[in-house]
This record gives sequence, C-alpha cells and structure tokens, in this order.
Amino acid sequence: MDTFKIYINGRWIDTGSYYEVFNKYSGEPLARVCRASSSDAFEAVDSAEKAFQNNKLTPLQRYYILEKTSEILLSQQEQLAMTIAREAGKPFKEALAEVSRAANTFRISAEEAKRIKGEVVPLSTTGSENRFAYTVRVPLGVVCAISPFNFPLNLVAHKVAPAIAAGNTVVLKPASATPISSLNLCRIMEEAGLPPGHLNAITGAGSEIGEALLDEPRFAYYTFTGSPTVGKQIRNRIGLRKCTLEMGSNSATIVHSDADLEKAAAACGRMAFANAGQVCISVQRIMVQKDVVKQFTELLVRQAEKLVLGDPADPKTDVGPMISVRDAERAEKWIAEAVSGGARVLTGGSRTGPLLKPTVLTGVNNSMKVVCEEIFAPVVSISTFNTFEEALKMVNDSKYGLQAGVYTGSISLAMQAVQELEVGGVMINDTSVFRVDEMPYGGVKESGVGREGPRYAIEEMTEPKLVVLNI
Ligand SMILES: NC(=O)c1ccc[n+]([C@@H]2O[C@H](COP(=O)([O-])OP(=O)(O)OC[C@H]3O[C@@H](n4cnc5c(N)ncnc54)[C@H](O)[C@@H]3O)[C@@H](O)[C@H]2O)c1
Ligand SMILES: O=C[C@H](O)CS(=O)(=O)O
Repeated sequence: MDTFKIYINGRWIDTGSYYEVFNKYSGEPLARVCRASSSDAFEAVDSAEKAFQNNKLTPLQRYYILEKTSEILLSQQEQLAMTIAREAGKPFKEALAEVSRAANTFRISAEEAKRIKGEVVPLSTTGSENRFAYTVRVPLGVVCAISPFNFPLNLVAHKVAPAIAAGNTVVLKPASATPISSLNLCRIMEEAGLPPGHLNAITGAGSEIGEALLDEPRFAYYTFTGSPTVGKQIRNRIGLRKCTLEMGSNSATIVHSDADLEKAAAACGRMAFANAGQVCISVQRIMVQKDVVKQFTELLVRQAEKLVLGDPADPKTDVGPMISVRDAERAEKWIAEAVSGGARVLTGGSRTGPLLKPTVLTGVNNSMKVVCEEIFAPVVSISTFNTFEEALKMVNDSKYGLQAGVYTGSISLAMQAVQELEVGGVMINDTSVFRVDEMPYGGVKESGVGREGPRYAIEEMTEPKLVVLNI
C-alpha cells in the first residue's frame, strides 16, 4: 500500500504517524497517509511565509507554472480520475470531467495572473491639484486553504490556482477522507516549476490539524469550502482577517407549466444524482407547477430508474457510494423521517452499505430534513405550486441560498425569478447545478461569504493599494 507524505518547502516528509484512506466502494484500505502534527503545520506556515517574503514570482512566471500545471493534469487525466473514483467514490466518468475542469481552472487562473490590475483614480477635489492617483492590487500573503471531500481536485484547484496567480503562497489542508488528489496536485505543481514553499500540504484525520491552522496568526486569508458548521467556526476564530466561505445548500429548481418538461426532467434526473448527490448545488428540491407535476414526475422517475448504481471505477456506473456508510445511514434515516411525516418514496429509498439508491420523494413539507436541511445524498423531493410567486417563496424559504434553477418559457417570469430569488446564482432553463469554472460562484445566507471562480477569487486574495503622486 502506498504511503503519502506531507509536502512542506518542496520536501516530502514522512511524519512517522499515519492514517488510512479507504476505497469508498470496497471499504478496502487504499493508501497510508501521513498525519501532520501542529509543529508540522507551524513549519508549513514558516515555509509559505519565507517564500512569500523572499521569493516572489512575477506574473509571467506564475502564468507559465499554472499553464504547465494545466497541461500535466490533462496528460495524467485517467490516473488522476481513477484516484478520485477510489478515494472519493465518484463515478469514473464524472472524475474524468473533474480532472478536465481542474485543468481548465488552472488555465483560466494562468490567464488571470497576467491581468491583475488596479485603476487610475481621477482626483478633482480642491486640494488635490497636481496630484496623480492610482491603485495597484497586491497579494495578501500566506493563504490557508481548507477543502472538502466531494471535489478533491477541482475545488482544491479553485483555491490554489487563484492564490498562486495572485502572488500569494499557500498552506493546503485537504479533506481527511480524500487527501491523495491534493498530494498529487503538489507533485504536479512541483513538476510544473513551482518553487519550494509556494504550496505546502498537510494532511491529518479529523479536525485536529484544522484547528491548529485556525490558531495560526500568520495567515492573511482563509479560503474554506465545507459545511456551514465548520465555516462558522472559522469565521468566529479568525478575527478581522478576510475569508471566503463556500458552504452548504439545499438547492432548488423550479419547473413552470410553460417549461420544456422533457428537457427539465432529463437534466434534473441527471443532476440530482451526480456524485451521489454530494454536490453543494445538487438538485435537492424541485418545485413543479401543479398542472404538469404528474407528467414531470413520471419523466423524472423514469430517468432515475435508468441510472446504474455500483463501483465508481466501472465506466458504466452512474451513481457510486456516498463518502461513508455513516452518511448513507443518515440519509436513510432522513428518508424514513419524511415517510413517517407523510412523504411517499416513488423510487429508491433503500441502501446497501454506502450505496443509496437514487431516491425520489413526493408529499414532502418544509419541516422535513430532506427538504430544509442539506441532505448531500442521492435524494430529491418534488413539491407543487399553483402560482409562480408561491414557487419563489418556497425557494426562498431556506437558510441557504447558493444557486437556483428556473425552467420557464417566459422571459418575464425568468426576470422575476432573477429579481426575487435570494441566491448567489440563478440558472434560467438549467438546474441549480449548472457551473462552469470561470463563473463567479458563491452564495448568500448560510451558503457562504465571498465568491470563487479564478477572477473573483483573485479579487478576494488581493487588495487595492492606493498611490498618490504629488508632482
Ligand atoms: N459552496 C461550495 O462551493 C461547496 C462545495 C463543495 C462542498 N461544499 C460543502 O461541503 C460540505 C461537504 O464537505 P465536507 O464534509 O468535507 O465538509 P466539512 O465541513 O466536514 O470539512 C471541510 C474541510 O474542513 C476541515 N475541517 C473540519 N473541521 C475543522 C475545524 N474545526 N477547523 C478547520 N478545518 C476543519 C475538514 O477536514 C475538511 O478539510 C457540504 O456542506 C457541502 O455543501 C460546499
Ligand atoms: O459541491 C460543490 C461544487 O462547487 C459543485 S461544482 O464545482 O459546481 O461541481
């Protein structure tokens, strides 16, 4: 079994303490991963701080390193995807797409590294005569990047690539369940020419090492993706320092009676169960106009029942295991809670180990966890509405607000949704899950603070410095 070491200052370090990462489908040990200590965390920050202070990269150097990283990712797409399939349980075909997206995230960040700019500030107030003012955007310094299990490569890319593009240095703490993809990325960035200290990765089980990072005063910025529970802890612990928090959601998609129902059902049927529903913008709630709910539901159930559940390493698999048996058991309990409250299971609902069958529920209400919480499982609930205003209220009746989808043939209804939905992104005639990596991405309410997407993450990871010349 391979042993994966932590990466500090360009050196691979065997800490002598390990934990096992498991194949999420078979439950077999996949690799042994070093467990970092708080002194390793301290050393990682030391390394990043020294690199930031003593070895700044020019924008062009950053461009070449990020562009090269993108190329290497694509050249190793199959093996990187198989690692994602095994450590995260993501179906191989989805994992291939994730590697391709990560390469794209690096390519976009490479381009943005050449475009970081300030602006001329016209001064006209009396007393500002003979003065010329402008701003420059400067990097914040050492960035702490903490990433989730469900996109173990691309969501790490969305933190590391913009941070490096902006001229920062990084200490990365990947999810304990899926650290291998991050360590592969460190290897690739080293091969791409990233000098020692610019990227450091420390791994460990549970929140122990994560906690050590929150107590570290030398981080200028925290970029976190994960659950609201942890995100709130970070917000409360880091004082006045800036952070981006990409957190949970119980994303909704509205299907109006004037929608293309075949198209809407096909998209919802695919995207409600991608990555076994473990996607922050997963189609978890579908609101359907009552005149078309019967037809839509039949189409959706048919779509769900076509999906192949099984080993994510098998190219035929559409839905793999959830990240753990415990999470699958939690989802199963939430389904049972909904059923005891009057909900009906139209398909799915049963579990074998970490495999939960794609599940479609109706007869739900907003007091049920499957609706009001983030289920993060292959479970979707259908509710009905009479008027479009009702649908908008149902979507907004949530503590989350990441992205929403709206299927309608009416431009005025679409614009009303844009106006009234309390979310970070409105997808018209797409599900809530639509995302390409150059988009600004993030939410409101408990879905988070700040935006990702390379150009927007770079804005967050730099700040304007004003210069005034009295000439
Ligand atoms: N909004 C987004 O872009 C987005 C994307 C993917 C996932 N998510 C969210 O992430 C969650 C699923 O991912 P997860 O289970 O890995 O989330 P999680 O919150 O359990 O863990 C996220 C990261 O935080 C670390 N962590 C845990 N406790 C910590 C602590 N006390 N201090 C510092 N770090 C700590 C974990 O080790 C992991 O690296 C879901 O809520 C999902 O909605 C959001
Ligand atoms: O899980 C949340 C991710 O941000 C979803 S994706 O990156 O849009 O696939």
